[in-house]
Amino acid sequence: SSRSLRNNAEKFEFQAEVSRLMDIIVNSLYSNKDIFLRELISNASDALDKIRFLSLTDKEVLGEGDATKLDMQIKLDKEKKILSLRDRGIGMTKEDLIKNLGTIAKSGTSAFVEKVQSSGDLNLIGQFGVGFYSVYLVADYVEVVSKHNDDKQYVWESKADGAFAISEDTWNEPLGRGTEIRLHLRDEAQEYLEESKLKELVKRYSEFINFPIYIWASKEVDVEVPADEDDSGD
Ligand SMILES: CCNC(=O)[C@H]1O[C@@H](n2cnc3c(N)nc(I)nc32)[C@H](O)[C@@H]1O
Repeated sequence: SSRSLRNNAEKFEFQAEVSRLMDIIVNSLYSNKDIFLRELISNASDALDKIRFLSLTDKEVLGEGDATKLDMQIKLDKEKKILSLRDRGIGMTKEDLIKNLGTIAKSGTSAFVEKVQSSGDLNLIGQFGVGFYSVYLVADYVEVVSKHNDDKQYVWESKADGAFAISEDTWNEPLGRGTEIRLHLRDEAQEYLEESKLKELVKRYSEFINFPIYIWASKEVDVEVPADEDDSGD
C-alpha cells in the first residue's frame, strides 16, 4: 500500500538478521502462501495458552465479560482489503512488541536464513520462531495492535522495508486484552478475503488448536443489483 508509517510514531530499525529474512520473504517465489495463517494461528494459540496458564493461579488476570473468552476471531474486510486475526491471549507490552517483533533471539535462525536463501522453502519457518514474518507473503503493510494487562494498548506497524514503528493506540477499539494482527493484503492475495478459502484454511490449520476460531465476514461491498426486469410484463 502507498501509505507510509504514522508520522508521529516512534521509529525503529529491524535487527540486520531480521531485515535479511524479511527481504527473502518479500521477494520469495515460494508458492505456498497459505502458511502465513498457520503461523498466526500458532502464535495466537501460544498467547492464549499463556494467559490460560496464568489464570489457573490468578482468575483476576482474565478480566471480565468478553475478555474472559479465550478465542480467536478472523475478520475479512473486503472494503479495506484487510484480513485480521485477533486473539484474547496474554498480549504484548510496548517493550514486548519492540523485542519480540523487531529482533530474533534464536541463534538457529541464521542457519534457517541460509537454507531458505538456497532452497527457497519457507515451510519450516515456524520451527525457527520467525513464522510471524510469513505475513509478508500476502501483505505489504502489517499492523499489530496489542494490549497486555501491564501496559496501555500499542500499535506496531511495518512495510517490511527495514523499519517498524510503535505508537500508543488512540484510534482503534480497545482490545481489552490480547493481540490483533491486521494484514493489508497485496493485490495478488485478495483470495484471502473469501470466506470459503478461510474456512478451508482454518479447518486445515486448527486440527491441534485448543481454542475456538470464529470467522467474521464484512458485508459484501458490491451489492448485487438485480438486473432490470425486462418491461415486457404489463
Ligand atoms: C517475528 C518473530 N517473533 C515472534 O513471532 C514473537 O512475537 C511474539 N508474538 C507473535 N504473535 C503474537 C501474539 N499473537 N501474541 C503474543 I502475547 N505474542 C506474539 C511471540 O513472542 C513470538 O515468539
